[in-house]
Amino acid sequence: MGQKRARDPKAQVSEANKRKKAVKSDKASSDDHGSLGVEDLNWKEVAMPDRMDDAEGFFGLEEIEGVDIIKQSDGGVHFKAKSGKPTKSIIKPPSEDDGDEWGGFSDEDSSKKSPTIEKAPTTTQVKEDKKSKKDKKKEQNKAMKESKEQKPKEQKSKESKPGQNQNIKAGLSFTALDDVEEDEGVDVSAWDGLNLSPETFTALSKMKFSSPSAIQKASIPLILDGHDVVGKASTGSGKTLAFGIPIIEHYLDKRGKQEEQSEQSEKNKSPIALILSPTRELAHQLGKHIGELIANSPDTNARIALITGGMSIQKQQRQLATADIVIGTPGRVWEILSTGTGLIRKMQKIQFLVVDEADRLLSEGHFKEMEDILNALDKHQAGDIADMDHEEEDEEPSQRQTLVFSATFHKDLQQKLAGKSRWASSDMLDNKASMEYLLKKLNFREEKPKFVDVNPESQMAIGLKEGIVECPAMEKDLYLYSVLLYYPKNRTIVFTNSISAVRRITQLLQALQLPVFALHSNMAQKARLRSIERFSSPTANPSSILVATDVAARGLDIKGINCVIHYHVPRTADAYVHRSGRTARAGESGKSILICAPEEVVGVARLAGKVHTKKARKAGDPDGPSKKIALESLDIDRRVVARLRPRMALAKRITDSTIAKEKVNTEDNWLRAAADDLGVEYDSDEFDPSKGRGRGRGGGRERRDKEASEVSKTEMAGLRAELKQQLSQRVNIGVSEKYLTAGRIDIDALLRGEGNDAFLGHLDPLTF
Ligand SMILES: Nc1ncnc2c1ncn2[C@@H]1O[C@H](COP(=O)(O)OP(=O)(O)OP(=O)(O)O)[C@@H](O)[C@H]1O
Repeated sequence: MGQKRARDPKAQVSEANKRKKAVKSDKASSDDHGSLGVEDLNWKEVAMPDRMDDAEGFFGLEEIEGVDIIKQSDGGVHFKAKSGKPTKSIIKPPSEDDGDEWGGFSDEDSSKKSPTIEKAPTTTQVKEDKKSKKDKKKEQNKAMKESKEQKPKEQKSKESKPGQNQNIKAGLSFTALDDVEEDEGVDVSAWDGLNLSPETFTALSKMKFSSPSAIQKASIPLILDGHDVVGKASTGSGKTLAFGIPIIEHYLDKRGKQEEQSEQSEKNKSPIALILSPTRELAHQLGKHIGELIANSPDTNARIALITGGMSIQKQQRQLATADIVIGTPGRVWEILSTGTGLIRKMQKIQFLVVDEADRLLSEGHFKEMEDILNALDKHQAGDIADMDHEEEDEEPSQRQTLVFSATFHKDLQQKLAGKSRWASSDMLDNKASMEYLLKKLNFREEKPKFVDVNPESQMAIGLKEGIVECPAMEKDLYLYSVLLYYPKNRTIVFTNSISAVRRITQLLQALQLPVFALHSNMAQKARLRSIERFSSPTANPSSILVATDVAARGLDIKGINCVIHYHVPRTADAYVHRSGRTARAGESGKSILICAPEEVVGVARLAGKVHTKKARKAGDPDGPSKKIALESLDIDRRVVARLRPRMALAKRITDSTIAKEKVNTEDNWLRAAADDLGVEYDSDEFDPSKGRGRGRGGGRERRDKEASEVSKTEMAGLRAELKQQLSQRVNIGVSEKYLTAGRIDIDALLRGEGNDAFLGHLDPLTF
């Protein structure tokens, strides 16, 4: 007969905690006498009786066999194995929270869980284990799908608890259930009806995406149904997952089928998707975003290969060989595909071709590489360099789906993609015809792709406010600095139209002790990524500033950007939309501010008119011509500008001088090297471009550069010291000592660091 004890699940946690100390001392003595404490034993649950009348307060009993009871002098009891040596069926296996939970493991379980006594499995066992795991998973998935389909909505909402994923709770995927409890996922029932897998539900829950965005809701079912899709939705509205989720769904589906047949060897593996992006940063971000979906999706190991310039080609080739999803910029993708290692052949099997930021990829700059890639994807075309010798093999024509996404499409492109305008015959030489030619090359599987436009009314994000600051052309730096000080603790991107402006403004703001990073296409790739990482890190200074060219205008998704400043007026309306779209993402709010000189006003008005055309028409006469909506004019307090002028003058002198010195040094080095090559003596005065010139174009600038470069070290040190001193003080905007003593200033609030701590005195915020 086994020894028995009472078990009360309700009280077990506190009871177990109380017992922990006693058990510890039991354990110490058991070592000495070969006896065991109550907690050391592997108690087994006794089956519940059908009737509980005689249970008298016990919720259940546990028993143990093969032990003798040893009574202690203090009235307590110990146990001892009958056989003398405790067997593993008697000893409780170690558990992670030993003492808090009554395990009740069987012998078999305990042998599996304890690594010390685990037996090496035989080959047959491994195979069987794998098989049963697969079967179990298949059953789980099937059951979950069925349950999802059958479960009525009311029942789901009844069962839901805040902070829990109803779909997952309702289903039978135990892995998913565990994950949700650990990660406190959100309720994702709003995704019902999109026919997603349990894995994706789990991932969405963990990523806390409680409902699909409009573009996701509209596109995902179409893509899952096998259609080509052209998707248009405002910046930051979740386009990445609109195509990312169906790709992962396809991966899961394909993996299921492969498991049923035979394991596909890594070597023969071919990617399911090629995602093309216009910039390296965007490609990396797409990889990160889809990577997060994969990482949060249980048992999903889809591999992503990032194929962008500036990184090792060899590494990328290796990654590509085993990739499920390839994400890259057209230049590097083509460079690798054309290396002749059979990659084109693999790529021809992709199920999805995604053209992200399509209006950019299908226009100037990327034409040649896009053409090469598209040619290569379709069999027996020029560019199929590596696979010419396989041409005789007859393969199925490509069945890939083409997915084209952007926030902006030129009217012409949009109409053509939507199939509303006929494709022109190909005259490939002019730009417009090139675009049409490329569109043909996209080779949609359907005659008319499904066109999804979820924001026909406005291109701008809903939470975006747009303002304009007018200032003299020569004072843009001063006004930029003022706007930045108006919005402390705002993560801001400042866009310029040139690389040299990025360099200069970055140095200028650095001199003014602001936390600033630069981003432009002439930077080494690692430096580019480092700038973005530092700027976007959650631990970064909340006032961080990124000064960038339009290389950062598209797609970059950085959390918490509150403000976008256009230092230069963007060259196109689309650029304005994309730049401004770096803020007010995923339903958040944000500001876009144009700094505009008087001579730029006409261009800005035209730009605003283009961007807001539909809104303007709707607001006024729906059939009439579009009225141009002026952006809200922001009044910067003139006192602020006046007070900041001296420090800006100092910062400018320091910056100009540093840049001029760098330039002179670079030119000097170049000329010295050239002189060496020619075998002539180098005399810097003789080569000085400013000597004997100065009247023609650029002469004035050269003279200024020269003067700036001649600021001595001592002068520079003096300028820096003066600037430092000025920056150490708050900018006083009209507070006199009289006010301070007369109680007009809330000193306590000041000391608490409330309000805008760059200024001393009251500052009306720029409300718009
Ligand atoms: N269903 C969702 N619920 C909440 N947030 C989401 C959802 N889907 C995506 N997001 C988040 O929204 C942000 C913007 O997504 P994404 O980068 O895909 O936008 P986009 O439409 O491609 O923007 P852009 O046009 O600027 O490239 C991301 O941070 C993403 O994590």
